[in-house]
Amino acid sequence: MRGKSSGTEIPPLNTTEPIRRTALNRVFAVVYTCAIFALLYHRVETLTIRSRNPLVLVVSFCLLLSDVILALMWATTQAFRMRPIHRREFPGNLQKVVRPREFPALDVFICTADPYKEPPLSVVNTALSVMAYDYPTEKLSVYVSDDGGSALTFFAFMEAAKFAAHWLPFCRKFNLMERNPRAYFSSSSSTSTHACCSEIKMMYESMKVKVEHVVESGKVGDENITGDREREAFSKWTDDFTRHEHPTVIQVLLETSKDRDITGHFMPNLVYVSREKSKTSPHRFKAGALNVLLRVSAIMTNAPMVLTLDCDMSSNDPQTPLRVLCYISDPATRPNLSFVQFPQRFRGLSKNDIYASEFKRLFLINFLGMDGLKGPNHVGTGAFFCRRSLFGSPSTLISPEIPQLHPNHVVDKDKPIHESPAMLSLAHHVAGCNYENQTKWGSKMGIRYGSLVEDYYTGYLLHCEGWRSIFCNPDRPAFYGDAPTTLVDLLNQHKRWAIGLLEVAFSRYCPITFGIRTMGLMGLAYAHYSFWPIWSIPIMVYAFLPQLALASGISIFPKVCHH
Ligand SMILES: O=c1ccn([C@@H]2O[C@H](COP(=O)(O)OP(=O)(O)O[C@H]3O[C@H](CO)[C@@H](O)[C@H](O)[C@H]3O)[C@@H](O)[C@H]2O)c(=O)[nH]1
Ligand SMILES: [Mn+2]
Repeated sequence: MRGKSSGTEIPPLNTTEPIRRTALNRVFAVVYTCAIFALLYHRVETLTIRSRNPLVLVVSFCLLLSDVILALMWATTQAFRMRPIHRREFPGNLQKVVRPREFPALDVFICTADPYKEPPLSVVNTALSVMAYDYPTEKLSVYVSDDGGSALTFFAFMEAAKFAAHWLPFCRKFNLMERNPRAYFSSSSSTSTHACCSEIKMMYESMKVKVEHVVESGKVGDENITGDREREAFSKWTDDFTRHEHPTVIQVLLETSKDRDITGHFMPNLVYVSREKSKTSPHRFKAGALNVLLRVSAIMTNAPMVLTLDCDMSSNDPQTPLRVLCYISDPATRPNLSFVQFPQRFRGLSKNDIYASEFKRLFLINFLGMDGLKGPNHVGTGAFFCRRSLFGSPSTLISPEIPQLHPNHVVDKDKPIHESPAMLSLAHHVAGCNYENQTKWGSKMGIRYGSLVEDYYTGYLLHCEGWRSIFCNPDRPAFYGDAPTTLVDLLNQHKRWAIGLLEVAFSRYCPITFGIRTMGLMGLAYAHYSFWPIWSIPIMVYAFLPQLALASGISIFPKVCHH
């Protein structure tokens, strides 16, 4: 095949291939630039020379402004067109290069924030889909952050931990591709072959009924609690426990060193975390939640690889971590690698989706272009991070306040979490709402604060620091998520994004100035996003102005006789 292999080893783990016809694109860009200048010249001319009528002046000014914005946005898109590349990875070759024993450990972070907007059963399905990854189980830990601080979500996970003991061996035995139980049972493959399928389906249904019943009734009744351990866990939810004001809750639901599935095989770690909340301290939304998980996981497992997932985004391919290893274990792609980003794909979008919720340009097309520069931006979910990259630039490591949080700190595996009260109490301490005061968390370390789109902002600052990222887009989508389904949800989401992006555009790290100065074309690509909300200006102008101008007899296009 064309393209160069990026490893010295034989066989290759991944290849990179520039997309053809990029040269044509560049020629086109030059021609188009000339056309844009001609248009702007015409607008300025109309504004300064031709008109004395104030109405014409206003119209011409609006058009000039719109065209300048459109020209700016077009110029920024050129960053995506200059060096697009395609990558492929070969997980089949991995075992010839690295032994499974040497695979790095993986911590998965799943964020949820509200049991009514994000049904606990869906969150549980997401968690089960990654717990069933084709990856050495003893190296896998799943951390769930519950910003809703909800006993309902916790109950769902308690049930999920029991169900997992059956589900994981079932996936392994039949080598399922679809390891999200809900997706599996609603697909046709579940109805056919496997004899024990109906048994496991019944277990799933019974878990589903229990969880949904508890969510509907709004509380976990006594009848749902079995045993003292569970009672003790729920005792944290006292009467003055609210989602905005409560102590930290950390519960280790499954532990590799002691829990086994029904076939006697290891289980991955499963840890429920609801960080401390107080009305008087800022909670920083998802960025705050992720930083807490970074610290809690550092104390318990400190895996060098971290996957961040939104609760609605579940795994669709159990081999995904192996694809990531194809980049992380390759000496050619490993240096300065901060994260491997998978595109966001959505389940169940109709072909006629009028809201364009697929975001093809955002998640697929532009990513190819950025991958040829310093790599795709981070989109909050479906990204495998190297933990080290969240602690300072490639050349200067920033040491956290306590040694246990250091990315190189080795956790004592001989001492299981349940036998180590010191470890648990330290984990509670670092999940406290005042823990970050006077530290570098959110400014130089971890996920960065300062924008509502923490994912975009963090990825941007990492690239500025000198890290790079990689776009991985296998044929079988690695993750599937849910897109907003109502217009109100969609508008709210876009409003949030617009505010967050403008926060970056008008910060001192503005991509047009700081970004382009530090990383050239890549800064231009980031500018395209941070200024994305100003598209609304030309769209409004062109939606209304031509009609108004026509109605008042003003001509907005040049007459042929003028030239
Ligand atoms: O205080 C909060 C608020 C949100 N979340 C979680 O953050 C995720 C994303 O929130 P959502 O409301 O679904 O936002 P979207 O706009 O759909 O998400 C996109 O945009 C976000 C902001 O840029 C990114 O964080 C997401 O990864 C990206 O999918 C969800 O899992 C939430 O549970 C929290 O953990 N704590
Ligand atoms: Mn979402």
